[in-house]
Amino acid sequence: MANVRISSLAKEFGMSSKELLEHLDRLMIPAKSASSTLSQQYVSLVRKELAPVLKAREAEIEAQRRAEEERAAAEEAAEAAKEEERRLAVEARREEERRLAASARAAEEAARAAEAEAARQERERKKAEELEQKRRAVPASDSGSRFRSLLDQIAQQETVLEERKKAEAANKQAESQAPRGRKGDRRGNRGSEQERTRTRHTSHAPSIPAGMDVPAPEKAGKGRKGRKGHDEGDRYSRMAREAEEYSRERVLEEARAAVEEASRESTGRRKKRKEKREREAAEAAREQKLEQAKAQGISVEELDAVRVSEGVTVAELAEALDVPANDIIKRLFLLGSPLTMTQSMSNDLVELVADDLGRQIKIITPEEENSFTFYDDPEDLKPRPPVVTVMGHVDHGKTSLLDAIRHTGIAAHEAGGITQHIGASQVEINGRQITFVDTPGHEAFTAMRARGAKITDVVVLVVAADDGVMPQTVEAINHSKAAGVPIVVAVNKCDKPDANPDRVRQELVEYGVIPEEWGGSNMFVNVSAKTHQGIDDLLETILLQADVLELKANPDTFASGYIIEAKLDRGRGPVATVLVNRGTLHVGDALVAGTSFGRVRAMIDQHGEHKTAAVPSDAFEILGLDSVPTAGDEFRVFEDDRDAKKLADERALKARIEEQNKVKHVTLETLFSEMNENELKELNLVVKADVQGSIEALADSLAKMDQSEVRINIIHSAVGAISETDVILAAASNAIIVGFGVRPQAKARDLAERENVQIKTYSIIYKAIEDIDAARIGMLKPTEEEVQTGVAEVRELFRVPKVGVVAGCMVIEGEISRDDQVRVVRDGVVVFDGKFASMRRFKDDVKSVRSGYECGLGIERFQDVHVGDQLEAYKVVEVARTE
Ligand SMILES: Nc1nc2c(ncn2[C@@H]2O[C@H](COP(=O)(O)OP(=O)(O)OP(=O)(O)O)[C@@H](O)[C@H]2O)c(=O)[nH]1
Repeated sequence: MANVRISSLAKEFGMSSKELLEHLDRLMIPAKSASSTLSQQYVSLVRKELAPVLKAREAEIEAQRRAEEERAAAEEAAEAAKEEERRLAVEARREEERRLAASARAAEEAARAAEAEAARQERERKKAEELEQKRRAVPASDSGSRFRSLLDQIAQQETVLEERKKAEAANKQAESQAPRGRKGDRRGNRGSEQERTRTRHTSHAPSIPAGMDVPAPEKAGKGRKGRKGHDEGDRYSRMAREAEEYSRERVLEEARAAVEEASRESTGRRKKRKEKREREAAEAAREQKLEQAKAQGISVEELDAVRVSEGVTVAELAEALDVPANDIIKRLFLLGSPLTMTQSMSNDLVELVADDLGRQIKIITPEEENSFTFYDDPEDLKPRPPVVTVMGHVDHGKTSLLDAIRHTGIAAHEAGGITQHIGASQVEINGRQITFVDTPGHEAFTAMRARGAKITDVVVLVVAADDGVMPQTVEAINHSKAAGVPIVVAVNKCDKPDANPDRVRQELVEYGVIPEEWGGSNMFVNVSAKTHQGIDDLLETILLQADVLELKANPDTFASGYIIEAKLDRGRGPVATVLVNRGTLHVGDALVAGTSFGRVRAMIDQHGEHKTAAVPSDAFEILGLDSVPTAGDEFRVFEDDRDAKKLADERALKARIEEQNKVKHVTLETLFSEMNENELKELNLVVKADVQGSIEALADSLAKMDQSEVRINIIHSAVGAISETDVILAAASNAIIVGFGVRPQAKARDLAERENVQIKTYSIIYKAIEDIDAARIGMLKPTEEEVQTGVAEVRELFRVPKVGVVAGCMVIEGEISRDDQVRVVRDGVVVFDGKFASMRRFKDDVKSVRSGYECGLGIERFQDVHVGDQLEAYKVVEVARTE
């Protein structure tokens, strides 16, 4: 049987070649490198010896998976319980509303009936009055008394007619509703003869019941003449009474029938009521879902979708969708991407397969996975102060404005208090609070936003009145608009003689930032951070803007929010500034932020005062975490600290596994082994240079190189700094980025680190060619590597006699040391590479300066420093080859 290569065996075991080599060393099996081979005997021995290790690894992954499942189940159960509680509350509220509405309706009906009764009585009273008047108008003679009696008769007739009309109506109703048999019963034994007689007599008034023997009105007149000795008036009133009684009976009968009918229907009604309740519950659930979806900024369908993590394996997807894994494998095969159970799937493939199965799927990014979703009943929400970020072009006065604002706040708050930098500051104006996120500039804002942190309610856009709209002003506008955050414009430096606030307004209109006074929606305030003119006005405007937003949060729950700054303090351990956006944070609370966990040991505000509780929109420093979280991480308090610890551990484990599983792109150092192991036949390069000539020179030299074993492709080349797009391209095509006289932008560097893309920068073509050639033939000895230690930004220049130019700098990244080498970078292009001549803080020489501190830096044999230049400090260190 053939020998097996170490790298192949390592792959089979799911470990790196290096790890396997270590095991072999332990087992005293001879093997030099990843490309060495082992005989079958050795392979069998290794399999046997490593069996426990492999098993343990499998068990670890299985345990992690189970823990994940348990956690999900527990969360689901808690969520379901909460949902049930909410549903019951909604139902109870609705029931109460219905009850109130019913009693209101009943009261209204009673009022209407009372009104109708009053109107009827009024009508009768008037009629009686009229009659009385007529009676009085007739002279008291014989003929007069005859008239009066006639009038009485007419009145009686009118009453009878009215009663008969009523009876008729009742009769008709009764006939159409009451069962025939009952009609007969009621009439008793009077017999059909009487009925026939009545029918004959009252052909035009059929409703008068039998036994009443009522003639038609005209006949009544004749009858009265014909039947002497009868008191006609009495007869009519008796008839009327009887008619009334009769109609009352009818109504009662109807009511009884209705009750009977109702009791027969009651079972059906109960069923209907149940159905109605179910309908209402479904409706309430839908409403709640809608609210939840709205709160998360997604559609209801997305809320219902099956959720899977990015990079899900075939087996995991099958489980999540509850379909046989074979079904997915088959579909993948048909899609031209055959994968095995344990291989992870790209987002596109996951979506395609889910679509194919007719299922909605939501792929959860790592950021989303680490974020929590909460739902608050609108009734629990209470107003909270606004959280504000200050943005604007460099030097337009962001820092000065924040200082001026802080000064105002302190003056009003506690005179003489010294503010410390905790990443945020709270000021009070007219008894109301505003929280400012201290880190000025859009970088912090966008970095947080990229991590999904939604911390800012209002952006204060600082524009210098003497400078107008500049590139970073536009960027700030675009970022604010993308985040949907309203902009309040602070037109700064209005104290300057050449200040032109109106021009700023006009220029901003072009970018859709239109002053309210011109019919737009943005509030503008003219200020001077120097003289403090307009600062109060600005704060009041921010509060006005906040009022429009109606900012609310639920303070009566466990706290959650975001980390806005974090550092490791030598004396105090990990220190994080948290911004609470929901609930109340207390000293002693157990919380998780990213992969950090801890109990809040102390809470300190910007004045160094210890606090015991932080409510929504408060920003305090907290101590007690076990590690330093990342700015932008979401934090959450847990009722049980074991849950918090468990979640933090799970996240840490997951992060470690992800780190291990990260795709490693080719580097010049690994090129040779990759060529051997993976039959890599091409080396892709992205080339960026300060001048076109460098690119051409490199292309020429590469073309002359022996490419029989490996083809070298320049897949993209351009003049300019190394950008994020270059890194994305390199990551996608497994390329190395080569830069001549140019440096990567900060974001590009971060991305390259995350994506494991190698960036090699050179100042001479010859060195690059040498490296590539050496890598190609496997000779590259990466004994030296550059490590960036820090970056300082030049803010001011001083000319010091005999010393030369000293750059007044702010260290914006890392920590720079006096012994470091330094590169002067202007707009992404390296203009000088050399050493520091001096490093001072105030009047003292110092050995190093950390991020966030100012210093004066001199550069050996270089005087042409400009304001805005970046000084990149670096060390050259020896690095051992990994393969
Ligand atoms: N006359 C005048 N100068 C101001 C005013 N506000 C700021 N400045 C000056 O403008 C310069 C830049 O101010 P900063 O507050 O550092 O500006 P920034 O926007 O924070 O600058 P970066 O942090 O570099 O982006 C400083 O020299 C300030 O003294 C103002 O209202 N009037």
